[in-house]
Amino acid sequence: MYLTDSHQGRAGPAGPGRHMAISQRRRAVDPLWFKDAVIYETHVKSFYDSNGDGVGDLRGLVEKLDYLQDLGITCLWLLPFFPSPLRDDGYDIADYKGIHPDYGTVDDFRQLVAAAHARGIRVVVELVVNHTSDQHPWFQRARRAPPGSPERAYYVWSDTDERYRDARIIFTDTEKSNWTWDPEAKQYYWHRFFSHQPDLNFENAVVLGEVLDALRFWAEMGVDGFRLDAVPYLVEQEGTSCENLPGTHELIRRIRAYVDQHFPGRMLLAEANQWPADVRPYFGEGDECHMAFHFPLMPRIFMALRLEDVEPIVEIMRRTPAIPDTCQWALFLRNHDELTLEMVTADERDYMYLAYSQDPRMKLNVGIRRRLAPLVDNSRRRMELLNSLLFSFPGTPIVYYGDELGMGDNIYLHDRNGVRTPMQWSPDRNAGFSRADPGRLYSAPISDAVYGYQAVNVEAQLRDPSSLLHWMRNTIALRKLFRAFGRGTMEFLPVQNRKVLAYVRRHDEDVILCVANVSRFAQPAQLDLSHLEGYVPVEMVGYTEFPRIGRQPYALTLAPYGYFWFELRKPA
Ligand SMILES: OC[C@H]1O[C@H](O[C@H]2O[C@H](CO)[C@@H](O)[C@H](O)[C@H]2O)[C@H](O)[C@@H](O)[C@@H]1O
Ligand SMILES: [Ca+2]
Repeated sequence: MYLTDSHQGRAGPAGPGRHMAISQRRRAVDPLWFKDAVIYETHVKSFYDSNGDGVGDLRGLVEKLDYLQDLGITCLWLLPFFPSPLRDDGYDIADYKGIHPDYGTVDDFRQLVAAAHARGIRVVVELVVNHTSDQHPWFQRARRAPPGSPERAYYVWSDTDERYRDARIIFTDTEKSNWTWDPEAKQYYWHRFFSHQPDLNFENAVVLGEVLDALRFWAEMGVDGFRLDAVPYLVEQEGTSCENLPGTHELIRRIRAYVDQHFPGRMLLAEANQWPADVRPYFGEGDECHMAFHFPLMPRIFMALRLEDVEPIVEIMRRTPAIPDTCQWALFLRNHDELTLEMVTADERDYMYLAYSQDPRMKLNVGIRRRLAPLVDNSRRRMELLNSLLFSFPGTPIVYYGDELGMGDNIYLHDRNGVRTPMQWSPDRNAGFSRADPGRLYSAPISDAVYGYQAVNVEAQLRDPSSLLHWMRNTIALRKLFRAFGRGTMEFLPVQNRKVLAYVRRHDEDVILCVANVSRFAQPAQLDLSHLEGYVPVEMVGYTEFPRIGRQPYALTLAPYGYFWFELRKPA
């Protein structure tokens, strides 16, 4: 698929150059930039190794920014790159204001931000403040300080492990309790994740001050946004689940007020793995987070695909409350964690395990640790279909690195490492990721017969005009031509055939009709489009005019796993 002159025409008389000038101007002034963004998630260590030590680094990322610009993404979300013992891949932070030496220096980071901005790419980083590493000097100080002292009060301590018993355990495969005994402190400390990740104590106002200080450090360096990791768990209260508490929302409002006052235009993204009704408060009245992940939608997309029934998708979208105009959902198919099944019912979870984790090694905690391509049996049509939903549903799409190529995973690696292997750049040694001796790599690249780097890599896909990479590039370009995708309303159309999903996206004058077939067989659909009578659907990929919409049901035939995006051209 190539964008035609007609597509370029949408960018205005001067073509794409003018479009870029407009988007760069918007970057400077539009505080809602995140609504039109296409986000790319990657780990610094996994992307490109510039100095041949086997670990990806910031300079390597700078070298590969042209690739990302060419892909069309407009925002980079980086997993934690701070000093850390790396027992949770960097989500165990030992210093909030530094760079892990394996990845480079603060100066390298500054250069990355500048180089990304020069290409119209924004940078979002992690704010992991529910917990620190137990190696953080704050914790080392706290465990030695006497109970009741200011140093001790950075964390949550108890003489018993009986408190907050209604809080669930999140890392069920590793942890038996949210309390761990510290022989040095002679008390238990509270942790919602691994026992080496003690939770910070937000009852202590000094802790919020430290968080704002860290935020300021990175914001002053020019970062455009922060992903608030594990945000529902900031505050504890006896007799509750210790999730989504009013005190947590109060803290987020204070963080937001600080951002609005000192760094307007920077974005806060809530990682709240919760039901839609419980995520809604994270937007507040437009005074908490700008964005929040839509966790429950993601497993339902996979469920609908396997059931060949769109109902799970429609049902969760109906249960999704409206959000303030200044806010936005963050949508994803896969990320660096397991495909979490926390936000499905027990029956749905059983079904998902049955459908998507034939090998018990694929399960982790409450989820399935697999990448997109293997989840859909490497089916190109299914990958395109799921991405078409990702790019056309209301929200901002996030692409997980390597999924634009259909990279595979390695279920024999520990924890979630199987979905965090090196980016596959070429069929050369180490997948073109690093010049190090293979044994020195932080992780071996995928090298199996189907997904191995010899077959799946950037170089090969750039040379092949029908590759998934080219398809992704064109689909991203298409999405960026229509603001309705990022900003529009969504209306589901009733379709008798439950294998077909039809919805209309509208924004100002833009009206888009999307139709998708989640079945492996061709499907007919009769759409009641009478309220759009007179419009002419123009299929976006080929810019092909379809018959004008009349009063009669509009008949379409969809190929197996096929989808259409139509621009509805106004009646003359
Ligand atoms: O910092 C601890 C973890 O925080 C995030 O975790 C989330 O991931 C879990 C699944 O791995 C999920 O079940 C939970 O609801 C989330 O908060 C982060 O994305 C993890 O990588 C990290 O280990
Ligand atoms: Ca390196």
